[in-house]
Amino acid sequence: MKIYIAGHRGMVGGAILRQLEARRDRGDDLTLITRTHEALDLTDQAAVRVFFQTEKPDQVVLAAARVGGIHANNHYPAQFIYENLMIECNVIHEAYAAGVTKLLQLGSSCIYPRLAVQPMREDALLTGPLEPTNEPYAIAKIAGIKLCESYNRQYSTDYRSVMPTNLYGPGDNFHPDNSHVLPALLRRFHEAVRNDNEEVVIWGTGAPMREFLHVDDMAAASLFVMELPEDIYQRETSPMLSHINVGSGTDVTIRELAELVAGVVGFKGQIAFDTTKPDGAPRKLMDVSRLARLGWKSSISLEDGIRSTYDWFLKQSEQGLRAK
Ligand SMILES: NC(=O)C1=CN([C@@H]2O[C@H](COP(=O)(O)OP(=O)(O)OC[C@H]3O[C@@H](n4cnc5c(N)ncnc54)[C@H](OP(=O)(O)O)[C@@H]3O)[C@@H](O)[C@H]2O)C=CC1
Ligand SMILES: C[C@H]1O[C@H](OP(=O)(O)OP(=O)(O)OC[C@H]2O[C@@H](n3cnc4c(=O)[nH]c(N)nc43)[C@H](O)[C@@H]2O)[C@@H](O)[C@@H](O)C1=O
Repeated sequence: MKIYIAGHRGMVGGAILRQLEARRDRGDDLTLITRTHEALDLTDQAAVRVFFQTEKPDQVVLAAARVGGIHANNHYPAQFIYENLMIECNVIHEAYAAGVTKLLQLGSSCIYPRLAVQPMREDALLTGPLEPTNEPYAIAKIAGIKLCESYNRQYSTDYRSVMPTNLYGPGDNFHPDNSHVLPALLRRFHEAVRNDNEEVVIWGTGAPMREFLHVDDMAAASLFVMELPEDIYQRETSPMLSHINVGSGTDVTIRELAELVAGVVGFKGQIAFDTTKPDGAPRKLMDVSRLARLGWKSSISLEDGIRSTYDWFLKQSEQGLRAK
């Protein structure tokens, strides 16, 4: 079985690759294909066509995307919508043209309306206005779901979509401005302790709620969904509502998250809130009962996950491999 993992150097792609390599090393008949962004720009249709016609993988995991937190989404909307649409169109179409039988693509919890009933069920999709801070990215992700569904309907492909909640873990992006909240706070509290600062400023009011899932859980859920027999997958989905939410099923306020991260890092100072920064969606807890009925639940708790991610971050810093 030849599997192409697009985005293998990213946080999720890396976790999926590690789990597939472990299976291969245990004797599974797996050939794993990867390409760096530099070697294959997935927004380049001609290059993607040549790649698929040459490699002809059996299956594809699409974990490559332009990804970022609320600040990045709010400041680079053209790149978020253009690059993600192009990546999805090129990979999904060229996979079909090369005869790829099965594909799994990763969407996002931000596809749901800003004020969707919580927890958000898969059928809340397209029932209301999106969160403005990430609407371009959300539109691209919704298009990804509809691309898979349309190719399945017209060409009888088996292309599946999972919708991750906010993810974190080794390989995350820790950029001070463009990262997501959890890695951003890990880095900020770490630097505050190292510099003996007495205050750490958090963006927004601290009132929004977020659900978090460790990337190793996400990778396991991705492979679980990908390997479901088609009749089982179709039992819980329908041709035009085919995506599956993936989350931990619990959420915390940003203030509670900050207090949790401060505790793990050992920060004893004050936490302040910069309300000139956007809060984004007030809450986006996903209903994960569809995936639970199929037989998968998360296993890494938020506190354990933050601790292990911080350990990884410290090792990277000690080796001078500043986490990106
Ligand atoms: N992180 C999160 O909280 C969440 C992530 N997701 C989704 O999960 C998936 C993976 O996200 P995550 O691992 O966090 O993101 P990362 O940014 O860590 O990884 C994305 C990968 O895609 C690659 N990439 C980006 N653009 C291109 C391109 N044009 N051509 C080739 N490769 C490209 C990047 O390479 P390089 O860095 O070299 O440019 C990187 O390796 C994405 O679809 C994302 O939307 C969904 C919900 C939450
Ligand atoms: C996964 C999801 O991620 C994005 O949505 P988001 O969850 O709103 O993104 P976020 O993690 O950046 O913020 C979560 C909350 O946290 C607050 N917050 C506090 N202090 C920091 C801070 O220092 N950095 C960041 N980034 N946020 C902070 C921030 O103000 C907000 O209230 C989508 O763009 C899209 O990419 C997507 O799909």
